[in-house]
Amino acid sequence: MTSANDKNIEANIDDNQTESKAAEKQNSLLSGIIERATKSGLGRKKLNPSAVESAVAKNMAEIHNNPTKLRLVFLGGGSFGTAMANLAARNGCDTTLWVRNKRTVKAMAKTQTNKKYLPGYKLDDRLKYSHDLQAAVKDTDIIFIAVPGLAFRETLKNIAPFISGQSIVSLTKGMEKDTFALMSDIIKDELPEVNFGVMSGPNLAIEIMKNMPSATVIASDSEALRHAVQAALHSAFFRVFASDDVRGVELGGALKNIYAIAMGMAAAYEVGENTKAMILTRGLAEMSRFGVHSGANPLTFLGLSGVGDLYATCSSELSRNYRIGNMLGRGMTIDAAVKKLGQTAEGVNTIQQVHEKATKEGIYMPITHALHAVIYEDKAALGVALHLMEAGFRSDVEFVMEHDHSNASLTAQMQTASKAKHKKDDDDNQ
Ligand SMILES: NC(=O)C1=CN([C@@H]2O[C@H](COP(=O)(O)OP(=O)(O)OC[C@H]3O[C@@H](n4cnc5c(N)ncnc54)[C@H](O)[C@@H]3O)[C@@H](O)[C@H]2O)C=CC1
Ligand SMILES: O=C(CO)COP(=O)(O)O
Repeated sequence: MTSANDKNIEANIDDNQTESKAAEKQNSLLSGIIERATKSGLGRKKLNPSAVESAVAKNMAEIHNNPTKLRLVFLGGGSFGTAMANLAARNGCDTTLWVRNKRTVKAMAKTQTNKKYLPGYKLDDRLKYSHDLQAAVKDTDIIFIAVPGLAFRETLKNIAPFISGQSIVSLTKGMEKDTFALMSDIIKDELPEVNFGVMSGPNLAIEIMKNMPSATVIASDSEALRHAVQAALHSAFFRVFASDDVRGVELGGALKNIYAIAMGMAAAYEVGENTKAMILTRGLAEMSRFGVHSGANPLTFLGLSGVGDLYATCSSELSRNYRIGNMLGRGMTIDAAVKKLGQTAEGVNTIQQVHEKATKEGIYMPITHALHAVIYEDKAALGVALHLMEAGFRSDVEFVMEHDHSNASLTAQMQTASKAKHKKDDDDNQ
C-alpha cells in the first residue's frame, strides 16, 4: 500500500505543476480547513493533505461540473449498497456494484434486479456488477462500503492490497463486536493513510428505490471528498447534505437502531402517541449524551443523521430494527426474530456494545440498559418498563440544564417525595 501511495504522490507532484487554478484553490482551501482543525485541537485531521486528498481535490474542479468523471465502486449487494449504487449509476457516474457471490452477480447482471433484497425494482442499465474485488476496486476514485458492521474490518483487509489513492466512504450503521469501534475507527486502524468519510441519514432503501424524496449527510474532514460524494449521489430525489462531524453523524446512524428496536417493541404493546414521543425524545437524549462522551457535537444529533434517521426508523415497518423489536414484543426470542428477518439489523449487536460501554464508562443510558435486560437477561418487559418510568428526576435537555451527575441529590429528592406520598395516602385512607 505504501509503495502504491508513494507512486501516487510522485504522480501528483508532476500533475500538480500543470494543475488548473481552480484545483489549486481547492487544495489551499483544504489545507486551510486542516490547519484550522489541527489548531482547534480536535486532533482528527492531518497536518498536510494526504496524497489521496490531493488526488480527489485535483479532480474536483472537473467533478463538480461533471460527476460522470467519477469512478465509483459499492461493496455489498444488500439493499442499501444496491440502492446507492443505482443512484450513482443513474447520475451517470461510472459505477460498479461488487457482490461476493458469483452466482448473484450473474443473476443481477442478467435481470438488472436484486431479487433477494429489492425484488421488483429495475436497476439502471449503466450499473456494472462484479465479484472480482481487485478489478472492482482498482482505478476507482471512491469505494463505498455497505456491508454489515460485523464484516467491515474483514472487507477492509481484503481491499488493502488494492488501495492506491482511492477514498473510502462507509455506508454502514453498525459497531464492531467487543471493540466498540465505529466504521471510521476501523478505517483508521486498517488503512491509516486513506482519506475517508461516512454517510448516514433517514434512508430506507426501498423508499429510495421508489424515488420518494430523501436526504442524507456525508461527513468527512475532507472537503474534496464531501463535494465528490454530493456530486455523485445528489439528484432531484436525493439531497446530500455535508458535515465535518464524522463521529456525530456516524453515531447517529448506529445508535438510532437501538431506539428503533424499542419502538417496534412498544408498537407491539400498542402504546399511545405520548409514549412513542417519550421513547423517541429520551432516545435522542441518550444518543446525544453518548455522542458527547465520544467526542461528537451534540448539535449534530438535531440533523438528518440524528433526529432524521431516528424518526424514520422508529416509525416505519420498513426498518429491519423496528421489525426485530416488533417480533420481540410479540413474544419471539431474539434468535428466532433475527432468523425470521434474514437481513441485517445492526441494533441487535449495537445494544450489547453500547450497554457494555455505557456500564463501563458510567454513561447514563437507561433505555439501552432496559432493552438489554429484556432481550439478553430475560427480564419481564413490563417490570423493566415500570422501573424505567420510576427512575429519578432528570433534566429534560441536559445541554440546557445539567443533570446532577452523582444523582445523589435526585435520589434523595425521590425518596423524600415517595415518603411524603405514602404518608398522604395513609392519612387519606384513615
Ligand atoms: N437497508 C437500508 O435501508 C439501509 C441500510 N444501511 C446500512 O447499510 C449496511 C448494510 O445493510 P443492508 O444493505 O441493508 O444489508 P442487507 O442485509 O440488505 O445486505 C447485507 C449484504 O452484505 C453482504 N455481506 C455480508 N457479509 C459480507 C462479507 N463478509 N463480505 C461481503 N459482503 C457481505 C450480504 O451478502 C448482503 O449482500 C448496514 O450497516 C445498514 O445499517 C444504511 C442505510 C439504509
Ligand atoms: O438505517 C436505515 C434507514 O435510515 C435502515 O434501518 P434498518 O437497518 O432498521 O432497516
